[in-house]
Amino acid sequence: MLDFNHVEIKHRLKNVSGSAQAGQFVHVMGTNGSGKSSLLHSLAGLLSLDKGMVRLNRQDLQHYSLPQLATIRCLQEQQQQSMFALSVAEVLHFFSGQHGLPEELEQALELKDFLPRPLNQLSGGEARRVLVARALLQVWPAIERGQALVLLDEPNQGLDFKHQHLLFQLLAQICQQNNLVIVNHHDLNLCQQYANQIWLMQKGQIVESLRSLDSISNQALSHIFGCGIQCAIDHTGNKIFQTYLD
Ligand SMILES: Nc1ncnc2c1ncn2[C@@H]1O[C@H](COP(=O)(O)OP(=O)(O)OP(=O)(O)O)[C@@H](O)[C@H]1O
Repeated sequence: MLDFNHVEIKHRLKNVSGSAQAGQFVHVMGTNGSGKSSLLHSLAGLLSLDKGMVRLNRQDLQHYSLPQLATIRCLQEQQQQSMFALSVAEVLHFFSGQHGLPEELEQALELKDFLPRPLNQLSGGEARRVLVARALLQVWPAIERGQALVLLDEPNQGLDFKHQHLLFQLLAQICQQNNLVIVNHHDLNLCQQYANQIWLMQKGQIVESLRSLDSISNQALSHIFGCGIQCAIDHTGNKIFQTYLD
């Protein structure tokens, strides 16, 4: 569904190649400045590349018009601020049209209480939930058809534990409907629980592409993240990660 070859952007991405298929839930992880946001923006077709190519459904992203792309791929950016005192209902209505808020979105993001309130008066986590909803609504018809590319840059930033799980469960369900979801974040335990493809980034490159964190040693992870990493095994046999300074 998505492939990218030899992507280069000066000071940001170095000869990055990879691919992902419909139905995958890809988690991109790495230290600050390792290139995660740059990669997501490139995959969204929103950054001009110095070299290389990104293809969606075997077609170069550059050959899509922006309106065409907007119906099948969305990007929730890390920093999105509204200069206008629009209510949450107004912001979401712009993207949902007459369809309203799908039940699955409401169940995961619990937005109804915020609808009358101005977006710029919500707490950080509340606003993040609205921005994730806004991104998903943009491509909701494509999600229902199983043809969407969903790119989310730290969608769990500021969310409480319950809403992080509700959101990642929703995204996993969207993947099961044959969509491709790619998220950046900084939580090894969420990655272990929900990812079925993982790209680990370091200094502008994907240095590991894995199906699960089970297939990489703590030592290799520690090297990539520049931090001590150890894990325990819970009662179901899953790894639980702990980080510490060496
Ligand atoms: N607009 C820009 N122009 C030039 N360099 C940039 C720009 N935006 C980011 N960079 C640089 O590109 C590199 C990768 O940044 P990027 O935002 O992709 O990292 P990241 O992995 O998403 O980091 P974080 O975890 O902090 O969000 C960094 O060195 C950053 O300083």
